[in-house]
Amino acid sequence: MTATQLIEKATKTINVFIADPLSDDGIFPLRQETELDLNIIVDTGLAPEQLIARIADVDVLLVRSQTTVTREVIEAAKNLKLIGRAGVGVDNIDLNAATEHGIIVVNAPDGNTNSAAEHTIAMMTSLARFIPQAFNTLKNGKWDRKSYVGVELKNKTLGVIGMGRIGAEVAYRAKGQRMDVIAYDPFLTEERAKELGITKGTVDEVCAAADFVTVHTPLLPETRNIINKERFAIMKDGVRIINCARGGIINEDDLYDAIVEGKVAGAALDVFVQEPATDHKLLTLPQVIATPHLGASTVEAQESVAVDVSNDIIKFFKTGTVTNPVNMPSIPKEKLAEVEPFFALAEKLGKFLIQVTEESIKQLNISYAGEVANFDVRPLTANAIKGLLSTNHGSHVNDVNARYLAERIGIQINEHKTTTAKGFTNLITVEIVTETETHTVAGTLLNGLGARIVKVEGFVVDVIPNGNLLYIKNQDKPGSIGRVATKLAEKDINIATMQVGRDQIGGSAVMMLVVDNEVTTEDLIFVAQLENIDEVKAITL
Ligand SMILES: NC(=O)C1=CN([C@@H]2O[C@H](COP(=O)(O)OP(=O)(O)OC[C@H]3O[C@@H](n4cnc5c(N)ncnc54)[C@H](O)[C@@H]3O)[C@@H](O)[C@H]2O)C=CC1
Ligand SMILES: O=C(O)CCC(=O)C(=O)O
Repeated sequence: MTATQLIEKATKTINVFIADPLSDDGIFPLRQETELDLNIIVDTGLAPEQLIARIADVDVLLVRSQTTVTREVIEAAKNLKLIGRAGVGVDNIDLNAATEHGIIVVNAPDGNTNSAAEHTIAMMTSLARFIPQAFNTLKNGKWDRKSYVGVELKNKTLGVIGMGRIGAEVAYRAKGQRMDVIAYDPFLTEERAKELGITKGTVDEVCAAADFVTVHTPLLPETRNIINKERFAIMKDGVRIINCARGGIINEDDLYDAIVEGKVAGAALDVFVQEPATDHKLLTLPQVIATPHLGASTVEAQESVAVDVSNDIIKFFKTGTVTNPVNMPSIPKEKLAEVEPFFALAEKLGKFLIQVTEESIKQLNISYAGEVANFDVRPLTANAIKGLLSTNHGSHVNDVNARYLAERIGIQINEHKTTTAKGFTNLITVEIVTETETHTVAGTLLNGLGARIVKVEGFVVDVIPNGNLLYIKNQDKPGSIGRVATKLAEKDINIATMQVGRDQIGGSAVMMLVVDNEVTTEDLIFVAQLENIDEVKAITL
């Protein structure tokens, strides 16, 4: 986002639409914000078509898990810049559609971890001791002690699929119940497992070893139905299942069958494929206990997640960055600060290159040399792409969708890092490859002097990347420079600075002129017709 775009965002009224019930205390940061002109609209429980009808001038949409933010909603939201999810799972948001439209999605990944872990443990304990069933019987006036003989947790094995924030908290608490824990997570290392005092296994090993299986992954194509009839088959007879993550991670039909067949002793479910799930066949089974997606429903969690997204909304409109992005690289503030000074340079290099070719680009190669190579350069690549796509996409291309848009139009992006910068402290070289051409431009940040273009097509130059440039390829013959200068003077075009470079005496050469006026196509044709001139391009940076 450019400074102008930020100022524009900050000075106009920002419509924040809250579509699901959020903690009042949690959205306090939004209500007390004075620098931004925030117009907070709360309208919950809308049907999809009602939301679509309300969303045209909304800048920020805030949801929990009830509202489904579909592609249709996103496409109707012509002003939408940010979707805030007061919670963890973003499976109710069409992330692809948001990314395509350059809409940033933020969530609140930490705020409800504790509540979800506590709920999981409560569900596991209730399942082991038939607490809901016994309570129901008692409420109905029956003192039944025989039907509800449970099992202890102590010395049982808890199998955890997904050892992220919640999975790890559940494992920690299960250890407190003196359970053994075996877990699978693609990112679980032996060291981390050791640190948590648990065993690391494959999904099958976890399923085979566990007396209780709990899932704590997001709902992704890879995790959908990860617990299915094949996995039930390798579990112990009498295993108990807990799902406080997302409906669909456990195949509901297979779970139903496994309970009816007696393989699974019981299940505790907080989540369902289709919610609300008031009329679900699993709820007809006495071995199933359930809550209506209450994992995060505590005063503390609701306040915490709403505060986190509220703060990210404010941060976004003040600084253009966020703390918890879902659809763009998440880079800590101090890491972002390292590369921020290079943003404009990277964007200008991309902008330069798009103006030297008329062909469609197949490949974008970006090389980072010197100190910059030590940094997280993903935002720089995004800025170079923003520059490259700026002529076609204008302000619609941003950090969120830059890479996506480039890849969608078939541009392959390659990043390369090297510590040697050939005489410069930092050097960013951007190359574009088309069917028949390759063009390169390189730039650096000079200490105290700002950005410079230092190489064009391999020729050494020293140009401030600002304003109107004329990029001329010519043959290194006497009189070429003079003729160009005279021709521009005839057209009343004033030359501010001029740089020349050549590969060898009498060989190929380039001229880079910074001119005070915009250069028209007619002016270009004029210059191109001069003797020994091979190519002329006007570039605006
Ligand atoms: N019931 C409720 O109210 C709540 C439900 N949730 C659900 O719990 C999920 C987990 O939340 P967090 O622990 O905070 O997220 P997290 O992102 O910290 O952890 C998720 C873990 O799942 C792992 N994972 C991803 N693919 C996997 C696979 N194929 N197999 C095994 N592990 C895999 C990841 O590596 C990561 O460690 C959320 O995505 C959300 O859907 C979260 C909060 C409340
Ligand atoms: O209470 C909610 O908003 C649901 C929480 C949840 O499922 C999540 O954070 O992923």
